[in-house]
Amino acid sequence: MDHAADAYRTDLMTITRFVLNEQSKYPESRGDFSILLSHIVLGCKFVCSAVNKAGLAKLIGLAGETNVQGEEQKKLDVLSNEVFVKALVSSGRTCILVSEEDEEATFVEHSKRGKYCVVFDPLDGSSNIDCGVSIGTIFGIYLVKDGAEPTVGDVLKPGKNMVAAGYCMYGSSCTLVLSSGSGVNGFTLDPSLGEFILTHPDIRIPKKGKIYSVNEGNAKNWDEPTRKYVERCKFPQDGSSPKSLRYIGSMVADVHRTLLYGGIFMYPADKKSPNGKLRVLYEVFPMSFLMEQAGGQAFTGNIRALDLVPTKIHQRSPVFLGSYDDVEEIKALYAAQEGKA
Ligand SMILES: O=P(O)(O)OC[C@H]1O[C@](O)(COP(=O)(O)O)[C@@H](O)[C@@H]1O
Ligand SMILES: [Mg+2]
Ligand SMILES: [Mg+2]
Repeated sequence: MDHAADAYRTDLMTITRFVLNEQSKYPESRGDFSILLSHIVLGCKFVCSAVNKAGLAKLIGLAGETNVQGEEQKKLDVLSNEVFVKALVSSGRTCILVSEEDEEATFVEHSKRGKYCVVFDPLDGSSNIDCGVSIGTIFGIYLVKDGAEPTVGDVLKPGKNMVAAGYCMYGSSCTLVLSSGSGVNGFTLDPSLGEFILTHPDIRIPKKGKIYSVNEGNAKNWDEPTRKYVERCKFPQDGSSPKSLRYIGSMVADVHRTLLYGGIFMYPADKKSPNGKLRVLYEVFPMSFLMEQAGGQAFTGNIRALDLVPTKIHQRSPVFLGSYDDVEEIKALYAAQEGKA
């Protein structure tokens, strides 16, 4: 199909057109959210092109710095972070930025300030960069009350307070998945047009799935409910077929597959990492927001993930997210352990 010809097809739903349609439902809107999103989209396009030519452009390997998590930063971690910080500040719609790669929150200077806080993981799946396996960018958006002086307290809020969340996966195709609180939609980048086109309208995750996704290398340190659940996935007692194991090691890619195919993605706590590995603000919350909007759910091993109230910007939390019925099963095992059943 010749996409160039498609450019003249008036019904082509680009992400810009989609967002402006959404905006038109709110006559009082000044378009701030649409402008912010257009800058996030620009950042994703830029990072997508850098990822595609990483090997050619010597963007493979370490940057020589260590981030606040104690992780050695990859060149693409640093570049993606710079791209998104610049794009978000230049939107003129943000006041606080929290990035996985920056120790402190960034307060945007007054003259360029807006009313949104953006929490983001500029490049997720860093361990997969150098081998060309799917990686991504994750973001969440909070709104600061009009006229209020923004403080870090404006992002240390439950995930359910976010007004939007999304991720962009840099894989065999570049896919941006987004929710602003009324369902989840997926857009694929058409490289010939340079436009994200609506390809996955109103994504609904299957109620139950056939896939479980977890790093089994940590199994010996897991707690009882996690061990029992994974055992059940492999050796079901109810006559159903065993689930298949799929684990890419990039949260964006593992969650994208889970959203489309169903099943469960887990990064549980274990003896070595009592709070798991994934960060609440820019990994757990955005993905949990999308999961719930698509009809799934997200659980920490204790509470609904979006009810969590973080106290630190780089706080970690265990997470179990995916198909409603699959997460219900692990919730029951934790409740049983709590003696609540
Ligand atoms: O190698 P592990 O312990 O399974 O961890 C993989 C997880 O770590 C991450 O790579 C952490 O994210 P970053 O790459 O953004 O630091 C997730 O994408 C992924 O789900
Ligand atoms: Mg990450
Ligand atoms: Mg990262």
